[in-house]
Amino acid sequence: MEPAPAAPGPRLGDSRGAERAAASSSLNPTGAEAQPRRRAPAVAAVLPAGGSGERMGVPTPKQFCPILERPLISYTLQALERVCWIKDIVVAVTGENMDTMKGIIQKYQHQRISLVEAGVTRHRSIFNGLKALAEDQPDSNLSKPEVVIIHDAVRPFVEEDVLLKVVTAAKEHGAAGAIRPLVSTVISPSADGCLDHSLERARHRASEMPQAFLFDVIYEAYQQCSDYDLEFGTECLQLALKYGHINAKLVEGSPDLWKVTYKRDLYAAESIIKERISQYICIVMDTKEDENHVGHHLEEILKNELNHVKVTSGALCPPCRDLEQIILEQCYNYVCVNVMSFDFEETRRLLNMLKESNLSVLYPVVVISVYFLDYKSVPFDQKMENLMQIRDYAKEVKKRNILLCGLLIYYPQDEQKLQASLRQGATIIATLIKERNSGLVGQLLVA
Ligand SMILES: Nc1ccn([C@@H]2O[C@H](COP(=O)(O)OP(=O)(O)OP(=O)(O)O)[C@@H](O)[C@H]2O)c(=O)n1
Ligand SMILES: O=P(O)(O)OC[C@@H](O)[C@@H](O)[C@@H](O)CO
Repeated sequence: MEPAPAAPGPRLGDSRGAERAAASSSLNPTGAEAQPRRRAPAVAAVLPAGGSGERMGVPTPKQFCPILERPLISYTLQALERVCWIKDIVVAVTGENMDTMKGIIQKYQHQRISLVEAGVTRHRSIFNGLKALAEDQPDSNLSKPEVVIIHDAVRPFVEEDVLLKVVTAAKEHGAAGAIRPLVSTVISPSADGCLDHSLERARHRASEMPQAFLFDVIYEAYQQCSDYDLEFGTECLQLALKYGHINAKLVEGSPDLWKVTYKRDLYAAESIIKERISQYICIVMDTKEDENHVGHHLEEILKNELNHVKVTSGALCPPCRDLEQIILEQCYNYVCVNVMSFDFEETRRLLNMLKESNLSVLYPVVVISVYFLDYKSVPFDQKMENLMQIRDYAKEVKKRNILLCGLLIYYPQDEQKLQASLRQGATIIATLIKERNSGLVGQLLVA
């Protein structure tokens, strides 16, 4: 199970992380410390985001293509911002996309971001980012870092551990980069379009991102770069080798480091994000104390049906500390349970808590207002009107990226029938959370 949007892991910035990073780079084979502990390096990141995304085949440059109605680049920025020891993040975007980028930074409250003009090639964009860090520019609060991370803006799934690894390795070797096993064999065609030779796949790797460099190493390499390299090159590690005579340290990366290039990559990225934010569900009920509350039965069935998903319960009783804590833990899925009631008040209170928390700024929050009703014996009359208000309220909270819908679950006296409708209800709830389909907003489903 991939981590949900979580708090940062080991840190380079604080004493523990700095010592661990310094120590790990100075460890000798015996694991004993070979050198005195060194201070943590100042680290900045450069994100090339000036491409046009031709291979994506859509008018919008892929770094601005939406995933769950949020631009792809915002996920990458969030991933880097989660790392507290990266002090500056420099993003290279084209002049025509500068306002778009500024709007994204403002809307999603991104921090530590500086923008520079992109170049006509990826290497030139990266070079512009490095220049912004190198030169003391009058209106810039950027300072030259000891180590610089270079990471494509279209690789959103970068975790702190691989960043720590490449930075630690770069501090020791001068350059480092993430690699992955090749999926396909690399072949070399002859001039007449036939196979000339193939490379032994096991002895080769794919160069991915993030990469990290001692700043002076990569900056001097770019300054010496030929126009051909700047125009046609695709590999920063090669520049460090060619111009800095440094053999970068290669670090095995995780499968999720891939670059969003084709449309299928966007679908894959959306599936991964949906899966990650569906890992935590909270059953909200007016009280938790009553063990026989049907909400607890629903909680147990969801736990049994959904592997690796954390299901908890929270009460709306004021002042409600545990629900506030659950929101703070970034739970993006809430099932508000009403028993033999058409009342909408509980759901309304939950929605107000969610709106005040700003939890839905980064990811859509799913709220399912569940009504346990013995609707085969309780006549539907004007009370049904109460439930229909869900449609209007759902339209309102959708503007805050909260996806609200209703679910009637049959609540018979017969225990066996109740278990069957609970299972049906749990299946519908799991699907709503997993799919996060905004087309179902305001609908009232029946289990
Ligand atoms: N002149 C350029 C070209 C690319 N990039 C960035 O470099 C990263 C990786 O490049 P790539 O996947 O090739 O992006 P595009 O060039 O946009 O894609 P395509 O080749 O399909 O047009 C992307 O974040 C892209 O925005 C950049 O900053 N400046
Ligand atoms: O070549 P493209 O511009 O598609 O993407 C750049 C990639 O080549 C690059 O990110 C990795 O291979 C690591 O250098």
